[in-house]
Amino acid sequence: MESEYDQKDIVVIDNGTDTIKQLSLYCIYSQSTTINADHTRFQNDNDNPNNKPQLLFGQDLKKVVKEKKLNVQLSNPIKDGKIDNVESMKEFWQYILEDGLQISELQQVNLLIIDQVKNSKEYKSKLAEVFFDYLKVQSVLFMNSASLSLFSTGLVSGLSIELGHAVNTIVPIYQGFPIMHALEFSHISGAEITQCLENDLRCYETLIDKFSEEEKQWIIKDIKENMCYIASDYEMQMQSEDNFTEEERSYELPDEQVIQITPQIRYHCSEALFNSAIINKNSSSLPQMIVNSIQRCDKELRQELLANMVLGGGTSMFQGLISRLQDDICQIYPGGAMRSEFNFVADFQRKYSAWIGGSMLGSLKTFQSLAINKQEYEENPEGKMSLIHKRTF
Ligand SMILES: Nc1ncnc2c1ncn2[C@@H]1O[C@H](COP(=O)(O)OP(=O)(O)OP(=O)(O)O)[C@@H](O)[C@H]1O
Repeated sequence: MESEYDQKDIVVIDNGTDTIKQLSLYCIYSQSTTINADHTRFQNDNDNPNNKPQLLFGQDLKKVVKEKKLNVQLSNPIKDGKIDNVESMKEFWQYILEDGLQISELQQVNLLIIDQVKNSKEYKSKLAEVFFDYLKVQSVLFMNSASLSLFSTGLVSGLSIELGHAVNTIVPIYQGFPIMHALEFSHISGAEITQCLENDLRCYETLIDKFSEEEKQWIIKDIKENMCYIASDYEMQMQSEDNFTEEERSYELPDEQVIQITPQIRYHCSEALFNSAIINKNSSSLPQMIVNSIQRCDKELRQELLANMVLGGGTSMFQGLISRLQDDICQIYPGGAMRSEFNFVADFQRKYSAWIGGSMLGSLKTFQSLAINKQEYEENPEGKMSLIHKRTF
């Protein structure tokens, strides 16, 4: 039984707001790829007799955008980590499996779907319908991203701190299971930081605005990801002289014009994680959310959580994040806390932590016992919802 299962295709898909990560573990051609979620567009083709919108993804979409030959309209089916347009998403998954991963027999596919910890069972059962009834895959396992992020580092208990594009999620995990009453959640994440940087770069608008909206967004994200840091002392560093070298402070635009990234630009946008007033929002700071989450757990568990705080997601890649979190948590932790009591686990591949954890789980025999297979899903039409309730993690 176990060896038979090893022959089949297991595909791990992490549906992120910014990036969709997909990995085929046992396909003949083993592949892993990421696709920008916002690269999903409807095409109104005048040569199409019915003028029926057609969906384009990935390379096909890039080609159309590059050639600028068609009337294309941006559509992102994932909002705030949740699919809100199942119709376009189901064709997207089909594209991922058939075109991206080159799988011809979808009936052979076993899916591991990485999901936000707070998405409802009703939502998951809507997705299950698409996987079983439309794509007709063999089995599906829904697994929450927080537990998988932790699992990617070899831990099953600890505090999962996932900082993504649209959402930040902080949740304690005990023996693989999220402690839901201690969940902390915020939308001050990668997208808000990019937006803030875009405003900060207004001083260069004549140089940047000549690019298309697509290129502009790429440039701003590139500056954010490569030149913006988290300040250790924000007030002081915002006032400080620019001690960066000419090379460190210069950013070359695609047309070879150069703009200067001053300390005021470099440190400002990422400070939103620590002070939401920077972007005119009213939300708890990231260190406060971490402390709140730990404090909502049993006293006996708190020490273990503090010693195993696992960072994951793209926004956790900011330079300076860990030492700033350590400083701020020391200051606000009730009753005081020593820096040595905290330990952050920050793998260099943490941008893909949930996806890596999913791939690890998919490689284990355990996957088979946890996944819902098509036969049991179809056996009892009345009990589909309760099956999903029992078997999502
Ligand atoms: N080196 C970096 N420094 C700062 N931010 C980064 C870095 N690399 C990626 N990011 C940001 O991380 C975000 C994408 O992260 P991730 O892929 O974890 O999000 P997602 O899974 O698509 O979204 P979500 O989990 O919110 O639905 C983007 O905003 C991206 O700009």
